[in-house]
Amino acid sequence: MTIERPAGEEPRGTVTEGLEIRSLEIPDVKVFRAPKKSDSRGWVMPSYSMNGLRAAGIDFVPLHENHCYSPKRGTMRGFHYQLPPYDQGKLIRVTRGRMLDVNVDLRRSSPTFGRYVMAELDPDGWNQILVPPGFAHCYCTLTDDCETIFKLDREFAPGHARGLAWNDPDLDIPWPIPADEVIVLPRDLDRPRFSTVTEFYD
Ligand SMILES: Cc1cn([C@H]2C[C@H](O)[C@@H](COP(=O)(O)OP(=O)(O)O[C@H]3O[C@H](C)C(=O)[C@H](O)[C@H]3O)O2)c(=O)[nH]c1=O
Repeated sequence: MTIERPAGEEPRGTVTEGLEIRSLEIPDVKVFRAPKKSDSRGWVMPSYSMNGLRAAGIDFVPLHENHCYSPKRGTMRGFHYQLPPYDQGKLIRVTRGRMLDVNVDLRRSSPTFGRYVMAELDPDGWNQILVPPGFAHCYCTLTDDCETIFKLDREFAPGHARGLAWNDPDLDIPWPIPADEVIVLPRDLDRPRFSTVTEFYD
């Protein structure tokens, strides 16, 4: 969906000018692409605007941001989620390399409880994925030298952090990297399967 606004209705350069928003199969998860404002020197991309997203009906106000670097293709980070009151909405984009981002719906009341959505993020597409609280998040890098930027609307709370097995056979996520080539911390190798998880949302 592109929001067209008459000239002058908004301050120049807000992210809603030319913002493209697409809902994934789980509609609460959005992928959007902010426009690049090009000129002879290069371009500027208004990558985040609270009011710009609000104008598009999305209320996401980050409290902090992480910049993550993974030197090797096949680096698996997740699945991770935080329990309330530190359940996090996440706005994720890639500034170098490419990765596959997967989110599993852990909201008991959701019609898509237990289902997942995937999106490939890379700088060429300049797409971002916006995941509301209630999901377990994981991504796998598809290239060497992958850098991701996460905006989060709740603080990091290790005591409330939980995990889910990235290779859960019931989820059967089609990761494009062979399991024996995946680079993953031992901590993320011992995560519970979805069928044995007891701590969900709502
Ligand atoms: C997330 C986070 C981490 N850290 C520190 C804690 C550790 O010393 C180090 C690595 O943390 P962690 O192992 O949690 O990072 P990942 O395995 O990449 O997990 C992260 O990426 C997956 C895909 C997620 O969805 C979470 O956002 C996040 O857990 O950074 C902080 O200081 N602040 C933070 O907000």
